[in-house]
Amino acid sequence: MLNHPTVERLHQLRLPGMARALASQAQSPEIGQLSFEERLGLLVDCEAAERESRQNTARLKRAGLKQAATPEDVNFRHPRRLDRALFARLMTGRWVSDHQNVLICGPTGIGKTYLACALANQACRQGHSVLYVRLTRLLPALAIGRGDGSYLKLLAQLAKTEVLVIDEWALAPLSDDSRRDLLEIFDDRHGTRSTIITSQLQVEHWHASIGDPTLADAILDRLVHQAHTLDLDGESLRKPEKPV
Ligand SMILES: Nc1ncnc2c1ncn2[C@@H]1O[C@H](COP(=O)(O)OP(=O)(O)OP(=O)(O)O)[C@@H](O)[C@H]1O
Repeated sequence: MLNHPTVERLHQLRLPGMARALASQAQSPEIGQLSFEERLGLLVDCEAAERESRQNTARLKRAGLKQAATPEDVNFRHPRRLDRALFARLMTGRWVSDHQNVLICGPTGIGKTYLACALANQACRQGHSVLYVRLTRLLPALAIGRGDGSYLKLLAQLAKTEVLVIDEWALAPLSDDSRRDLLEIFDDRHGTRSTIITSQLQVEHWHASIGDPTLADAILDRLVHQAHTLDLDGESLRKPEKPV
């Protein structure tokens, strides 16, 4: 690495991408063929790319995704009725800028969480804030929040998150408080934020699973009308245990 005063100065100014690019330019014999503007442009591009990558890493860490799933690794070979055209459209990120939702339904092990995490990963790359939660953990956290004073803070955190992933929807019956919490969450998000939901139940059964018809109407009205649905079916992707 070149020990040049300018390289050190760039590090002091917290411009490590430019510092690294300058050091590498200094070792490249062909660099003299480029104009000053071209060389400066390369340094700035390198700094911008490094910052973007650091910010993406931080966004991914804050998102707390359950699986390190990437769009590139999504399995299209396994027969599970995955709508490839819809998935490709979702990858553009338009659904996030249009504040729409994605509902992923299908039997256990079909890859719902993986697909949700791959979409969330893509949203992080596109610069959006993301948070992954399991409904079975979120609802108790809100119930505790009522007692310890963190309820409104938690609701505010959910409301400001651009893409909220709610895994394991409709896995257990809901209490009346939980139904009201869900209405709060979706009322905050409706028309301004996007949500990804995964569930073993198909969307047509969600109304009954919520329990209270009036609250179910209100919750689903805010959730399903602006939504893309990936309805999966097939064998589990979990590998069967080998007999010993
Ligand atoms: N594209 C993929 N590439 C590699 N592994 C995958 C892929 N999709 C799913 N898997 C793996 O298959 C298993 C089941 O996937 P996942 O947990 O996403 O299913 P699920 O439908 O959410 O299941 P459940 O309803 O039981 O939570 C996991 O171990 C996951 O890592």
